[in-house]
Amino acid sequence: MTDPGGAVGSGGTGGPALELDGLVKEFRGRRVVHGLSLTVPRGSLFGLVGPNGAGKTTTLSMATGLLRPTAGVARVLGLDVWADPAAAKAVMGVAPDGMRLFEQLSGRELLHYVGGLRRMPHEVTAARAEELLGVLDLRTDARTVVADYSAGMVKKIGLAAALIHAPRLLVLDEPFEAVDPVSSETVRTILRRYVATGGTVVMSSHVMELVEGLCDRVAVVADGRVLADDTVAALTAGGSLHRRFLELVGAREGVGDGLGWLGTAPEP
Ligand SMILES: Nc1ncnc2c1ncn2[C@@H]1O[C@H](COP(=O)(O)OP(=O)(O)OP(=O)(O)O)[C@@H](O)[C@H]1O
Repeated sequence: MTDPGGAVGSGGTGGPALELDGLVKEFRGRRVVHGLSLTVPRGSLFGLVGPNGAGKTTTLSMATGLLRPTAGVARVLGLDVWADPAAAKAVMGVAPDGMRLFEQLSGRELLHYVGGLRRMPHEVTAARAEELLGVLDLRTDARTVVADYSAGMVKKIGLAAALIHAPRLLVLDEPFEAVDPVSSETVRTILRRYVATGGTVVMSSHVMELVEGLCDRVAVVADGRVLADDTVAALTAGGSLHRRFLELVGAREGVGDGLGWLGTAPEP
């Protein structure tokens, strides 16, 4: 049940914010996610990490109703994402990687459009849009079309669009990619505040230091499987997440003595 313009109704029983149960994805017969299960407790700031091609984006897409699983179930606040997509999507805010935004709208128009889609009262949308544009340092570019935004600005307006309806669960794919250090600090503050007021965040990232400093729980995935899923403190056990990640995923052979030809082009 939604409360237009206000925080969205709990939609569940007090169980986990997100539950993935045996998710499988095959692309043309090739399995890339292998029966993946994860539980994200309410109120957590949950990091999803893994090497390139591990299946993070595919998993988050299945979890948020963007990509139909071959098998398995995704539940948001107890709502089955694929059986009851409208209810599940009402309680979620999603900023996928490479999200297609309506690029010919300005940043401000985009937020108003999203508020309309979410059936929020116009004055609530307008007030929240101005506040989000302000804290994310986008107000001077509020009238610029999104097509002319830099990569970091696109990330920030995508985050604003995901937040405007005050969702219970926020799912972000690489939210800090291309975002400058000042804005990155702002985004961190927003996410911490969001969690402190009862929200739950699931975010993927390749930046181990960032996940370690921001998240309270982390899951490491590789080859479409969960290798570890624990609190950051338990997983790192006094060491760094970077080191633990390399131990779990297996450091590659590396460059060794190869690539000796680099930089050998003749001087002009
Ligand atoms: N639409 C698609 N068709 C075919 N294969 C796909 C498709 N989307 C993803 N894959 C494959 O699924 C696997 C997982 O990809 P995914 O994008 O989920 O990984 P990721 O963990 O998000 O990687 P990265 O860290 O590089 O973003 C990869 O092998 C990829 O090639």
